[in-house]
Amino acid sequence: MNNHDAADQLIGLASQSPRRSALLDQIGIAHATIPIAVDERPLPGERPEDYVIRLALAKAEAGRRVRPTLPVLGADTSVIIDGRILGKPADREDALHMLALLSGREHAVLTGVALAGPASDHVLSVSRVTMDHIDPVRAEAYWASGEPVDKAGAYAIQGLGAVFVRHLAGSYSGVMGLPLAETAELLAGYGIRRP
Ligand SMILES: Cc1cn([C@H]2C[C@H](O)[C@@H](COP(=O)(O)OP(=O)(O)OP(=O)(O)O)O2)c(=O)[nH]c1=O
Repeated sequence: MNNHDAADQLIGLASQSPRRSALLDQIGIAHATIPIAVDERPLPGERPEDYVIRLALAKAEAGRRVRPTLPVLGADTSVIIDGRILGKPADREDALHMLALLSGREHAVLTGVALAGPASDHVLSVSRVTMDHIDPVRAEAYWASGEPVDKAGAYAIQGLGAVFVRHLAGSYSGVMGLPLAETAELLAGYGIRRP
């Protein structure tokens, strides 16, 4: 496969998440965002690592159908605790319940990343985050900030939610939605290198 300078090879990013686009910008990958929507319900008994990869592939392939000439990236981030998959909260109640579950404990954040092109490939990033105790009054105030609404597990490590994070082992960018070392590796496999 030829090597391309990332600056002159455009890729598609099948995502509505402004964070994923900003993270790709951070490593100098020129991209066109492709808004797609996929069914994010887990299959019965589906393992979390299979779930995030399946969704990442579904997003990348949906994007590739819209822009068939571009290699297209898709990703999915989920918070895992007690074997349960926490996606974005459905409402306030759900968010408060998620924050109570995460309070004072360690959880995993899984991000699957997929690249759909003439051939498809994928990677998995696994991080461990330990949260401080989050009392219900703080959780309520955090919900009122508006930040939890579109974040897996109802918090954002890159935002106000950082005050709850005592320890991270893994990929900060992965917790934010796009693990950059793994994504760069995936793109390099496709001949797209930067820097
Ligand atoms: C845990 C955590 C998640 N998140 C975000 C990353 C993802 O955008 C979101 C999880 O939802 P996803 O379904 O992975 O992504 P999305 O719906 O935002 O975007 P799209 O499917 O269109 O690509 O949670 C943070 O921004 N910070 C965090 O600390």
